[in-house]
This record gives sequence, structure tokens and C-alpha cells, in this order.
Amino acid sequence: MEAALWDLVENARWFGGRGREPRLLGVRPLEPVADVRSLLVDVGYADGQQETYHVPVVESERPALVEAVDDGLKLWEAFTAGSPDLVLLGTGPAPTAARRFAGEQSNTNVFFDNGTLLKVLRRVEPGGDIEAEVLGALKGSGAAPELYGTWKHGDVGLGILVEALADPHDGYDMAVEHASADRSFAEHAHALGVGLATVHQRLRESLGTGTTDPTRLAATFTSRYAAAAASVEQLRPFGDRTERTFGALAGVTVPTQRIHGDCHLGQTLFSAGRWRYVDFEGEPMKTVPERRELDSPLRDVAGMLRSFEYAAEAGAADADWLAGARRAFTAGYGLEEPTRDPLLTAYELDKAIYEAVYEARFRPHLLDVPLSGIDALLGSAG
Ligand SMILES: Nc1ncnc2c1ncn2[C@@H]1O[C@H](COP(=O)(O)OP(=O)(O)O)[C@@H](O)[C@H]1O
Ligand SMILES: O=P(O)(O)O[C@H]1O[C@H](CO)[C@@H](O[C@H]2O[C@H](CO)[C@@H](O)[C@H](O)[C@H]2O)[C@H](O)[C@H]1O
Repeated sequence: MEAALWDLVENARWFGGRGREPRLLGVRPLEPVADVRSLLVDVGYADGQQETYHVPVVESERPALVEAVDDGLKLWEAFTAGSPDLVLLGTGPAPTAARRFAGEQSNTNVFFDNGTLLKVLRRVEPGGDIEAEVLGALKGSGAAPELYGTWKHGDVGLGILVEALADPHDGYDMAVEHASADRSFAEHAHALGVGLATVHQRLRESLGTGTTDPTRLAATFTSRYAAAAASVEQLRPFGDRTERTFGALAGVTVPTQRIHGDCHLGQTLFSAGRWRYVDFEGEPMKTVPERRELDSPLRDVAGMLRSFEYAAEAGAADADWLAGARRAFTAGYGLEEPTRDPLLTAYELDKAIYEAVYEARFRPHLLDVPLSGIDALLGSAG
């Protein structure tokens, strides 16, 4: 059984350990709920790092491994079993059918025919129930799918049950389509700005606010740049200008709060004429405690602005298309004169540096997009 489980994990789309000499350290079975038992699979790597993967299975007499995501109605039964781990928030009709999402995904979505969707989290860790916490704060806002249920063991988030949006369209795909057809995206960008402002207002009200020391923030940005430049040599020529841009933050006031943390067009869905933000797990390369830290909401704004640049590039749009989308988005968000804001410029620069590391690692053919973005940002920052 353990061999079959390890084979499943190693070959799963959501397994992030390929090429890192993974080995199975052990399996921690949780108490079953109805017919569903979560297995926590501990994986070790040659460099000493460890990860835990979540594999819910169906308890059966047969000596076969049946993934619960392939038998979604069993998962729903577990939600109605009265366990403290799987909790339904409110009531609604029970589903009669379930379907596992077949596409590329880092978690596993199971769609039910009662208009709900269970996102089964795969790489799990203590404190990792961030998305449930954030969606809880956004309930009723209309800016994100509604949260219908939570699945956790202690403080290890195992899944979330949310509103399944009807016929959803990915924001990045839509922006690229508009760019390619030379159709303005400004109206959508404006609505996305309004939506992000709503998200931020709710998170401010529910999860607290603070301020951060600009000098410390500049130091964090600078050290992120140094780490990035150590691994991506194409970033090295920007050293002096980057330091000056981050140095310009001295004396700037930086209000902070909980934010999305990995905000870009690919985290937005258009459904029934409305935009929603999804995937509130935070920046994938950060640790869980780092993802919970209060941050400037301008980090999210910067993420979306960078995303418009990617869409413009992919759709071969001209400078006016991009300028129009940026202006409409920031106006919808409620910002004036965003190009003159040194804090927003610093966040855009930090995001572009993050993107350069991401592209160098996963999509080298796109590395020029953040590199030319960095050049332009440093030019405008003087
Ligand atoms: N609330 C939702 N309603 C409908 N479809 C959704 C919803 N959230 C995500 N999806 C769809 O599920 C698929 C996978 O989601 P994605 O966010 O890419 O997963 P992951 O972050 O786990 O890689 C995408 O096709 C996305 O459009
Ligand atoms: O969706 P994820 O949470 O996995 O986010 C990661 O992958 C994104 C790419 O899919 C990456 O986004 C970058 O590429 C997008 C276009 O494909 C672009 O719209 C974004 O602006 C750009 O950052 C994201 O940074 C990464 O965390």
C-alpha cells in the first residue's frame, strides 16, 4: 500500500518535488471521517528540506488505493458527518454528482453539481489555513467566491469549500484576448480596481492594520533583490539604480494590512458579468508566517499592474492599450497619480524582480518581460 501511495504522489501533477531526489519519510494517517481518511505524506529531499502532501483516500475493504477526489460524493458525506475537521458553513442542497478538475493544478478542485467547489489542498503545513481565514473575512463582499466550508486538522488547512462560479473566464486570458484584438480592456480593468479596493477594505476591517518602517521595508526589498541577483545574473546590472529606487522610500508612510499577496490577472475570474478575486494563499515562494505578515496593499496593486504588462506583451498590444488599462485599474482602485508614487514604484520593482526569479526557474522564454519592465521602472524612477 505504501509503495502504491508513493507512486501516486511522485507522479501526481501537484507534486512539487520532481528532480530534487525526493524520498518518502513516512505516512501519517488521520482518523477517518465517514469513509474518507486523510493521509499526510512526509517527503524529504537531498538538500535536507521536507514537505508534507495531503492525499485523502476512501476507506475500503479492497486492498486498492482509491483517491477521495475521484469519489467526490464521499467527500461531501464527510462534510455532513459532524466532524470538527470538516465544517459546512450554512446549509444548502446536497450534490448528486461530483467531478474532479482535469487540468493542470497545484491543488485538486472537485466540482459538485450543487454549485460548490472543494479545493483539496496538497502541499500542507501548520498554520496553512490562510485562504479559509481570508475568504471568511470576505464573506458577502461579492469580490471573491463565497466560503461554504472549511477542512482542517488542528491548524493544518486541508481544503476549502467555495462557491463554484458559473462559466468562469480567467482574467489573464481575457486581457490577452482583448490586447490581441486591439480592444480596450479599460472597462474591465476599472471593475477589477473597484473589486480589489473592496477586498482590501474588508481585510482592513476584519484582520487588522498597522504601519511599517520604510527603512526596514527598503532593506527587505534590497535583500530580496540581492538574493534574486545571486541566482539570476541578468538582474545584476540593475544594482545601483535598484538601490536608489528603494532608498527613495526613506520617510514615506507605509500603512499595512492583510493582502492577497500573489495578485495578478490569473487570480481573477469573470463570471455572470462580474469579477472575483481567487486564490488567497499568498505568495508561493514565502513561508506561512511571512504570508500572514501585514503588508502594503500596494503590493497587490503592483501585481495587477505588472500583469497588464504581461498581457500587453502576450497580445502584442501598443503602449496606449497598456496605459489605458493601468489608468482605468488605478482609478477604479481609487488612486490618483500612481506613476509618481515612490512606494508603488518600489512594489512594482520588487514584483518584477520576483517575476525574474520565477521566469528564470520555470519559464525562461519569458525572462525578458520582467527584465524590460525593471528597466522601464528604473528609468521612470530617475
Ligand atoms: N470559485 C471558482 N469557481 C469556478 N471555477 C474555479 C473557481 N476557482 C477556481 N476555478 C477554476 O479551477 C481551475 C483551477 O484553479 P487554479 O486556481 O488554477 O488552481 P491552483 O491554484 O490550485 O493551481 C481553473 O480552471 C479555475 O478557473
Ligand atoms: O498562479 P500562481 O500562484 O502559481 O502564480 C505564479 O505563477 C504565475 C504565472 O502563471 C506568475 O505570474 C506571472 O505571469 C503572469 C502571466 O502568465 C502575469 O500575469 C503575472 O503578472 C506574472 O507575475 C506569478 O507571479 C507566480 O507567483
